[in-house]
Amino acid sequence: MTIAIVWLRQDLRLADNPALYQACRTCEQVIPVFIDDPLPSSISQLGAASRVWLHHSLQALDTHLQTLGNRLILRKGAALPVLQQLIASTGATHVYWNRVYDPASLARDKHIKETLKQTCEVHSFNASLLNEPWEVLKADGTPYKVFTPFWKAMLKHGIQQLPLPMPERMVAPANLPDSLPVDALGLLPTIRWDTDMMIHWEVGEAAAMQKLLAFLPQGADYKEARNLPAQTGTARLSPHLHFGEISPRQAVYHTEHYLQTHPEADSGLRHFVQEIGWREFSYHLLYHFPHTQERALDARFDVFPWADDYAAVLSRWQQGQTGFPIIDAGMRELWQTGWMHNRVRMIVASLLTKNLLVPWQVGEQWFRDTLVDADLASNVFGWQWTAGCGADAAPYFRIFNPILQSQKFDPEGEYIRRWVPELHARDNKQVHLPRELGDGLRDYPLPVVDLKTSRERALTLFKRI
Ligand SMILES: Cc1cc2nc3c(=O)[nH]c(=O)nc-3n(C[C@H](O)[C@H](O)[C@H](O)COP(=O)(O)OP(=O)(O)OC[C@H]3O[C@@H](n4cnc5c(N)ncnc54)[C@H](O)[C@@H]3O)c2cc1C
Repeated sequence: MTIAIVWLRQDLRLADNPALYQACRTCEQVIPVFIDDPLPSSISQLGAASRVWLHHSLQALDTHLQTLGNRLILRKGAALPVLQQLIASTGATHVYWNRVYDPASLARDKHIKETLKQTCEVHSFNASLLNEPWEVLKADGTPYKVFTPFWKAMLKHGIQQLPLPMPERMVAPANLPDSLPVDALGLLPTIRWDTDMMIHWEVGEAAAMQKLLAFLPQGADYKEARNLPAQTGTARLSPHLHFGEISPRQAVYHTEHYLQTHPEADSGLRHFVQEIGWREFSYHLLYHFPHTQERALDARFDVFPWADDYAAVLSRWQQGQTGFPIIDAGMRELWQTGWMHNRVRMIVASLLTKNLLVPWQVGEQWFRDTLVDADLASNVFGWQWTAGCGADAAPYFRIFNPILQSQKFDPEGEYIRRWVPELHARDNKQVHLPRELGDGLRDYPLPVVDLKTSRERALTLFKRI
């Protein structure tokens, strides 16, 4: 009798899941397992919003598995002893998993593979990237640090593959091992702020695919619409991609399929695929430069004189009380929905790191705790890019002006009014502007910083490094 354990992590789906697919093809019985492993400094250290997402995603996966006569086994603890215990109690002959790429998990998984190989067959696969981070390198064998040549090389290497179907059979052993109830993982907060946040989301594999298919018909406008935070101009797939409810391979495949009958959407949807390329790039960078998880890629920033007395301004930024309408709209959107529009992510990150000189790691940590799509590779990359200390980074003199950005990308103030109701009555010109002393608008704060002087101070400091 061959029995496979499929160890699921960031691949919470049944379709296009190579580990699950191969397990079902090779073995007579299959046991899908998720382990809540508190591995330090790894992607397992989820922030509060992501933990909520994970709770619902595990539930959705279990329901899906039950319709196929199987179920998800949940365990808590260090992965190796949990897997060893499961192998011993079930007589499993094979263990399958899809790779995750943060440095701590990679090291753990290497050790687990070497250990388990002594007693059973172990196989790992790529399920969350278009190409492995080590597959696309420069001609001299070194990793890319600039996106455009990286993406050209990716396209040359090939990004289109046929996604795998859902396994046809997934026979569970007669005596499935015990599972913890999902509540026992303690992923939901004790004070239930999550219910309001989750009104904005449908979680799980079916919802992810529906969202992709609903987005494609509006893809022709993506290039312009993706910059307008008041519109639903992007796919909002990031949490689904992060937890592997859908794979980038599926996203690219369905996009290409759609383009065959809708060539007019070519330019918009190629741009969308390229954005998925930025996700690949961030994984490429984290894999080849693992220290960037904590330190800037540009070593000169190790000695940058960041502010150290920033608690008060940080708190105003976190609460969406900076007095800059577009920033406050973004920070409140984040708090209420667990997501923020990409354009606004760049604007709020620029204010924090450049005008307020708060270290990028502090902003990255806040995003990690509050985003449902918090992703170590993409988050670190986004913060270092905006702070000017990462790969292909925004040059030091690019300091986003939140008023000009707001006027350009939210011209009617629709996004601002949605999230900052106290500015509702302002006209389309005034809605972008900070409150001025004596203007009578008591329930909206004065600006947290003077844009002109803080910009000059940042430019002076950045020029010196
Ligand atoms: C400071 C900062 C922090 C960020 N933190 C994260 C994070 O923790 N997790 C995360 O998934 N993205 C992060 N991003 C990237 C980007 O903002 C989100 O991926 C995007 O807003 C998700 O919305 P969407 O799915 O509608 O994107 P779409 O525009 O529909 O793009 C499709 C997919 O492409 C990928 N993508 C798009 N833009 C980027 C990008 N700039 N970098 C990497 N991947 C991208 C995402 O997986 C996204 O779901 C960050 C950006 C910045 C500036």
